[in-house]
Amino acid sequence: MCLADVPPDPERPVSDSPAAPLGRILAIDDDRDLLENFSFCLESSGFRVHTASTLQDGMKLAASQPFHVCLLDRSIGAESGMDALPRLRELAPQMRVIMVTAHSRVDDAVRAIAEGAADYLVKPCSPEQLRVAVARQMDTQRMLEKLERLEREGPRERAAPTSRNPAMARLLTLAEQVARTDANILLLGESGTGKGVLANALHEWSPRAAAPMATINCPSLPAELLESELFGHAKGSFTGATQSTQGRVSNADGGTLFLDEVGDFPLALQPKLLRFIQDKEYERIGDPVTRRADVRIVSATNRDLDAMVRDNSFRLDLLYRLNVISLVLPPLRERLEDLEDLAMTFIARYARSYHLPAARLAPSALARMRAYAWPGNVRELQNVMERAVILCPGEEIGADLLSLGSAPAGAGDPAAVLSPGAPVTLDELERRHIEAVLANAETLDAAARTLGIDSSTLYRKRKAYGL
Ligand SMILES: Nc1ncnc2c1ncn2[C@@H]1O[C@H](COP(=O)(O)OP(=O)(O)OP(=O)(O)O)[C@@H](O)[C@H]1O
Repeated sequence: MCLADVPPDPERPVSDSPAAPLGRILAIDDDRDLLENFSFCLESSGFRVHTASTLQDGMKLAASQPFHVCLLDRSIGAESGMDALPRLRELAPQMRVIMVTAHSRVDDAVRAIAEGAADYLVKPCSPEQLRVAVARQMDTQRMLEKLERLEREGPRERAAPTSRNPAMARLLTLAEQVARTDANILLLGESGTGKGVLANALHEWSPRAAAPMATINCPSLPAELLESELFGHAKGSFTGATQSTQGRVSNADGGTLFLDEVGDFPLALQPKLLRFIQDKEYERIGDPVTRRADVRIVSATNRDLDAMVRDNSFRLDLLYRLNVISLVLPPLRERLEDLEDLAMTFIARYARSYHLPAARLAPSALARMRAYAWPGNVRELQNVMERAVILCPGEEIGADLLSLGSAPAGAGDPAAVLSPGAPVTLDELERRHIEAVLANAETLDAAARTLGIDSSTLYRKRKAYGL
């Protein structure tokens, strides 16, 4: 049976209904019956299909919404789909175009591929041929997105977190349960407790796992760049905008957007984020076209958002939208049952990456670790283990190799470490100075001002030093 013979189903649910479709498809063809049949066939396989019966409408849709795959008729009325291909590719470079034609001419196929089509489908085609062609492009599309994401974000913790601590284990069970819904989730907890790791796990556990996850570290970007990073910009919309960009919300369509350190999200930009969360609509900078993207928002912060609402630096309506479910990660000192497993994970990881033997932890080292408060939480443990692996001369990591808390070996008085000429590296001096300023400052902004650096630089340095 070919697609033209498939009867449209009057009981079929209206398109646009599934929350997280397998992929978004745009079909452009002047044959309305064929469009109906394409939609029926693909929507019953879990795709969301938008159709256009003129080239102009198709272009408008491609410019305003992200699609994974486009089925483009070779001739649409008097217009040529083939001639429109380069413009369509320019409008939506990430979209994979399958050229559909009634003529099985090899030279047409060659031209379509040369113009940037990803594949070629000859009408009449069977539902199976259509599904296979679309599924193949979806696979390629996902793989490219994944590669791009890995390149952009670098390596990150991928294993799902587990815990021997009853409170943390309960939290992970709850997280797995809410991951299956589309509710926005706010992760709270001290710095380094694993909010980023849990955000990744929430995405992986969700029905959106096949789609991308995009991460924005809110304080790492100046306010002006944050808007462009989130929503994209048009070419020429500001100095230096030599290319148009589609922004992370579009990259994450169908998936998850992780707003890390959301407490640092600029107040001036909060209404735009709120509107996007409520209506799923946004505009790129310098481009009036209203676009849509379907993302689930996970955000994280170690700041007291209620206090920020009280002093008017965070919007209450935005907090309500982000905080449909909140999960509070306990500090490491309250889940010491996990200390040994985490330490062994890090030892194995760094032994692998430095090509060193994976040493055991001496009982004395473990006892010392259990007696320590871990103010930097899992991140601090990770840094301590990395150093211990590098310095370990034998098969066992002793307590002497643990650089816990204050001064490095040989330097007793913290003030001495900070004084010019002390026998420490510049990095160590900087780390300790930032640590001391942070301990005395009321806010991160105040600390940044004291240090004479901007908050995004302070954010990067805190991450790098595990503070
Ligand atoms: N369960 C875990 N297993 C392995 N590594 C972990 C785990 N939890 C946290 N880590 C590691 O600890 C470090 C800190 O974790 P993460 O960045 O997720 O914390 P965070 O709470 O988001 O910190 P911040 O608030 O500073 O952004 C990361 O390098 C992460 O890989």
